[in-house]
Amino acid sequence: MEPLLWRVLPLLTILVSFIVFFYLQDSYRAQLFPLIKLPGDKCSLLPHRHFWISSKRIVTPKGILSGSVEIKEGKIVSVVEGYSKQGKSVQQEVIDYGDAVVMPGLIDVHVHLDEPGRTDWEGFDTGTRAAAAGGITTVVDMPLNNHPTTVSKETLKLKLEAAENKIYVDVGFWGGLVPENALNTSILEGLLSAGVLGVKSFMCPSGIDDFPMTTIDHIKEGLSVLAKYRRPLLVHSEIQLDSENHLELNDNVDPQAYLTYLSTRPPSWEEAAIKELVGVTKDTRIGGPLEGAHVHIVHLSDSSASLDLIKEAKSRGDSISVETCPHYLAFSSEEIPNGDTRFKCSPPIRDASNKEKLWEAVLEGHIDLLSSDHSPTVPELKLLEEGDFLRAWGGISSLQFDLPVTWSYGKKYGVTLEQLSLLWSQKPATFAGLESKGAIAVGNHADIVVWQPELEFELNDDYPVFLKHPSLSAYMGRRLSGKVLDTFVRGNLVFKDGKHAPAACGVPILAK
Ligand SMILES: NC(=O)NC(NC(N)=O)C(=O)[O-]
Ligand SMILES: [Zn+2]
Ligand SMILES: [Zn+2]
Repeated sequence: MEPLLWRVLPLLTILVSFIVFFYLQDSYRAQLFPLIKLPGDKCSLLPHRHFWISSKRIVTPKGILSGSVEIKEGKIVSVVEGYSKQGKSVQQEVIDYGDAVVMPGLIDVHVHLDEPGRTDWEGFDTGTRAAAAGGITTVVDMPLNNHPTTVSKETLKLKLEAAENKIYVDVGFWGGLVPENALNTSILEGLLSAGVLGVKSFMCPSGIDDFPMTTIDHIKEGLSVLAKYRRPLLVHSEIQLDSENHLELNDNVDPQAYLTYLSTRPPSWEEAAIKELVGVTKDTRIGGPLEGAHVHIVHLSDSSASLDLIKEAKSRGDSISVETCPHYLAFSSEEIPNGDTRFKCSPPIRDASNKEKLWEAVLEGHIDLLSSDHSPTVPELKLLEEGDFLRAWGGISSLQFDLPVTWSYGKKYGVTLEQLSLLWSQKPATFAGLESKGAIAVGNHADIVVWQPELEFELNDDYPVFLKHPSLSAYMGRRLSGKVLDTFVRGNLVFKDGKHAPAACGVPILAK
């Protein structure tokens, strides 16, 4: 009897410890066996792969509910109504956020990350850290101002190589439509086959030498290729009307006055471009020769005639959509200080009544989605000292503040949490073809922002801003409400209380 027991005992011990090991949940395992590295350890500030988050305000496509979201291996596996009903067994980790809002992470489809080639302007590392800190879980990168621009499969490859191990959130890529690839469909097809989510073009000079503008004829060529791939064309919709661009040549104007710059880019430029575009989008209707193609107007500023043209085209059944940006909703030309070139962008920020109408259009659903158009440069090119609006680089620096800005300025117009989530997550996901993103729903990626809408903060020098050049942002010095607490990307806690996860585990998103 005794010899047999001695032989079986070691085996039994091993068996029992295996059972105990696998029975215990991740959290306990991590605590009990700190030397065992869980996969993806450094990607997350949490050791768990299976956990619950609960809150009294979870924004879902079915409304705001009080309950819990179960996350397993990066995905949302259940959404349970009834606060504190989560976590069937005690071993499961539950993060209780109380009345902080749990919302789908923001998807910012218009971001200039500028890498490779202009990492002194922004970059994958700084840009995506700023995104994570702002509750933005996916960004779609613009094909300029990186150098070279993303206009072929070869230049997309350079983007992908540059992004490796540097992205803290998921990143998709827009390609560029330029005369060269519009007139040579094999280059354009190569770029689309390599995985860009769609392409972007300018109807006026872009300010970047290797990103020349396209005419409406180039755009038509491009759309016939895009129709096959069912991917969108994004257009910077301004056409330079020379007759109205006389001010720049006039010596008597004051280049430090914002109104000088404003009058060089009137709403008629936007209207002229959109008029040409809606002349083409009629063919995108079902049964039309360009069925499958889609035109998206980026950064709309003019809320009058230009918006009316888009509304008409939509009501005819054209495949067209439009975005606007936080700066057009937060600021108005009247309040831009003399020489403060942080506010320079194109199309320009217009007057207060334009802003009011833009908010109206956002809340009535005529504007499909919001994006930052985060487009920084180096402080020297912003000419902050000289304050010359005509010569300064145009572009707003804002990525990290998407959520608090639109919430802070939108509250007085009555914007709701559900509307924010539609405009910043659900609609952008559909637009960019991101199937498993954009909503807190079973099966989706666990891309989540946790934030406190009532919490106010001041964007002062002590505030942790992760943009490469915080001083370029026109939001610095403002008091905002809506503080981002935690950000999850595919279940990884990538940002918490001002701190990022040690490793950059964002994933490049390529269209198939
Ligand atoms: N080259 C740019 O980044 N341009 C950007 N500049 C702005 N918006 O002022 C843009 O999106 O047009
Ligand atoms: Zn643009
Ligand atoms: Zn842009």
